[in-house]
Amino acid sequence: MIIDLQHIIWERDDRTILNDISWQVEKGQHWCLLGLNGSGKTSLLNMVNGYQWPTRGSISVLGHQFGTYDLRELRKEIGWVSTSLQQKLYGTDSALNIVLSGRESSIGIYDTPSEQEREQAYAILETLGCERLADRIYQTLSQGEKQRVLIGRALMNKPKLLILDEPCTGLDLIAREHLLERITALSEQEDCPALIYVTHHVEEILPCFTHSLLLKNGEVFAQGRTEEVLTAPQMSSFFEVPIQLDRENDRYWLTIKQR
Ligand SMILES: Nc1ncnc2c1ncn2[C@@H]1O[C@H](COP(=O)(O)OP(=O)(O)OP(=O)(O)O)[C@@H](O)[C@H]1O
Repeated sequence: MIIDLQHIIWERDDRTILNDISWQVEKGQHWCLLGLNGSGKTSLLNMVNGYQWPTRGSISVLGHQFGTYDLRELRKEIGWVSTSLQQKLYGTDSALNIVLSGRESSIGIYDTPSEQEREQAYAILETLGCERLADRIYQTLSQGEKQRVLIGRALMNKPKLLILDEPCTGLDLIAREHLLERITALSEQEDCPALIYVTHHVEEILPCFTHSLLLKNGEVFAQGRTEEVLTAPQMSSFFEVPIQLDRENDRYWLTIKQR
């Protein structure tokens, strides 16, 4: 089992932010996490990474029960890509060094990487279709290129779980499709980690995302196989507006119906 959350409740300042969340991610599954602003997605992922502790409930990630395992060790097995990371990195590092910094999940690199590590980082950039960026200065890259390099950084540790937190934010249509193509390619690799993909946009839900979780006001609104969760009636009630949901080329497209 990759993630096993049982009846998670998280209370903060007299508010229940997460309410009775049970969620199991099994090996071989890739999940999409959808929810409006403030629905609790980040809070939930903070629980999975052990950055927040639930008020009640139990958490086990990658087979390790929280409370009995060193979370620092666990975090080495989890990759987390979010745009907030971008501000923390040294923008003057090369793309290759940013990927290499994933070895220790550090900001910058503090020792000389071995030739084997450099080759591994380069191979990761190749997988992500950006080997030509290896020597480029990170801050001169486009947003789409930066996101790919950040995914590369997360892959450097060979994580078993990779969280992609709104990776397409700020990308234009073409850059978004390029990134999504790379995520599909990654999902097809034999050693691909379990993917958790956070988004506000159903059109980003690629066929590789076998399962989806809809969070609403800190509660699970629906979860299960993506094709069963993403239906027009369910999405209409989730967003509280009449929704038309189309499926074309194995992707979902959502429009708000005119009343
Ligand atoms: N440390 C905290 N203390 C108090 N309230 C918090 C804390 N962290 C989150 N919250 C509140 O919990 C709710 C859920 O926040 P969270 O960031 O998990 O939502 P989200 O679904 O990730 O939103 P977004 O899509 O905007 O990123 C929000 O109302 C937020 O203000």
